[in-house]
Amino acid sequence: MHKIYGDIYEVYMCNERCIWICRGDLCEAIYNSPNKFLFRTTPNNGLDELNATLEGLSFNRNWELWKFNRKLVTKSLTSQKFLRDALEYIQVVWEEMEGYLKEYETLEDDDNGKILDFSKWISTWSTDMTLFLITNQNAFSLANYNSTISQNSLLLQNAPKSILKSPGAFIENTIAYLESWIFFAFTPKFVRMLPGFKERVKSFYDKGNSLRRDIKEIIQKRRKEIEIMDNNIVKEKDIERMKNQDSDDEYDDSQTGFCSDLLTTILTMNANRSINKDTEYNEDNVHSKYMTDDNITGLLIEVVGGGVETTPSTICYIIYYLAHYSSVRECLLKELDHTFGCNPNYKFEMEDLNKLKYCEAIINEVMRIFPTSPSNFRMANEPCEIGDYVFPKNTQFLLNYQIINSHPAHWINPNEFNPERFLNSSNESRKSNQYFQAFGGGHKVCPGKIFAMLQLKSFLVLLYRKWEVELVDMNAPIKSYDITTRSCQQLEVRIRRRKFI
Ligand code: HEM
Repeated sequence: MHKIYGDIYEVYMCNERCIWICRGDLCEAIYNSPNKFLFRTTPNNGLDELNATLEGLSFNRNWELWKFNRKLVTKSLTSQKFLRDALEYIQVVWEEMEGYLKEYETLEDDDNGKILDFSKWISTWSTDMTLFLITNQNAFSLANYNSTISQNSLLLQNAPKSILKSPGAFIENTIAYLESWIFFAFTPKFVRMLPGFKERVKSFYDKGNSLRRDIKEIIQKRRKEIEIMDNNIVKEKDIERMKNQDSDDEYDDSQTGFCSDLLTTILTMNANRSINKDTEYNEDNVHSKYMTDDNITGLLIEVVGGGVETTPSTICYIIYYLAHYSSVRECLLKELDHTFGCNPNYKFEMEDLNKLKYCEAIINEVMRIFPTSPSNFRMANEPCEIGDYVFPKNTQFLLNYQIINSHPAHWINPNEFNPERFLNSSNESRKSNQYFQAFGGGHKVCPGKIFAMLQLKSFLVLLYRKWEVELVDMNAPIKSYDITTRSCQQLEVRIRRRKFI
């Protein structure tokens, strides 16, 4: 359509006029006027039915609540403490994953070795890490996944006890929940009641409810843990006071063992504690009360969804491109060997990752040419001017990242896979990087962007410095499915240790 109609045109989506934007500068016009584009979509009864317009971030239409949730999530996911903890925990969970991979190294499906669906491994790795970092609870989805595919039945019996009833179902339900947004938003109510659609609606409801139950249990368990810690602190405090009857010193509870994950922050917010001393959550004029469990659930589903769905799919796409571009893979290995020397078990820090410019360029180039989030929505809550056109209030816009990221106005040889274009701004294969769209922009830009880049870079280091990954079918296209994001369905690989080790 872009070839026929140009950079801006209208499409009727379920009887609603939607303006498709296919050039970066037109997109920027939207990002740069946040007050005119507060929300993602026009009022929508499908999203209302899912409760998505009353909670969380993506489709929340309660502006004050959105601002409050957004501040919480952004501060939590971008704090130095969170990112440092994340870097450490990413490596801990990788060690567990590597332990399992070593078992498969010696097994064979055919003459060439064991075939693994890597998309499943990466999802479970990312789920364990994200859930722990955001809620301080263990999902053990990696261990559970390994026990289900392993031929060792003892593993299944002895799989560690997860906070989730079924970690596999949790991942499936999260992806279904994200998919339900688009289904409900664009399938009119009367169609949703027709045979064939009715069953799909029921399945979305069942999966969504199961996901909510899981998240609520996580919240309740963490609440109990905090209460127990609280009681212990009160006791310790009393003992301390009795010891220092004459002392006027304030009791400092910053050393109490509370974690600074998002869930703990929410549960202890507005309480008389100092665990969030370095943040500003406690004082908030709009919300002087605790958040309800339902509100916390809605918010956590979205944040956990980012870790369960988008990052793992992006890793799969990177692996796919690296398998097809051996010269790019060689350059990556050179950079890794140069940075980490010959110690493949070196525990890396943030400063090490910052040195990996080529690795970062590969990630950006894959997200440019095959974006995990191929499009995005915005609604004008005021009349606005985009390009040469004036649009009335309540116009729906679709920002087409897939086209923008390959637009000849922004990129030279846009269809060529070439990470070098991200290495320096004078490189002639890139005219301008300012229109590169991977994480959105403006006031709704992805709050998990820094965390996601940390995960992506770390994963590439952990995998490629020690392992060779080979696609089972080099001729097969990427198996993906566009829901709210572009979800990887399967990535069959063989994996073995790099030869020099
Ligand atoms: C490669 C990985 C990721 C990609 C490509 C990605 C992409 C995006 C995009 C395009 C948006 C829409 C931004 C806009 O409207 O301008 C978004 C929103 C969001 N992302 Fe991400 N994301 C990723 C990882 C994550 C992670 C790891 C988290 C959380 C741990 C996360 C949490 C969110 C949330 C909560 C929103 C909604 C923000 C709002 O509406 O205010 N994302 N993401």
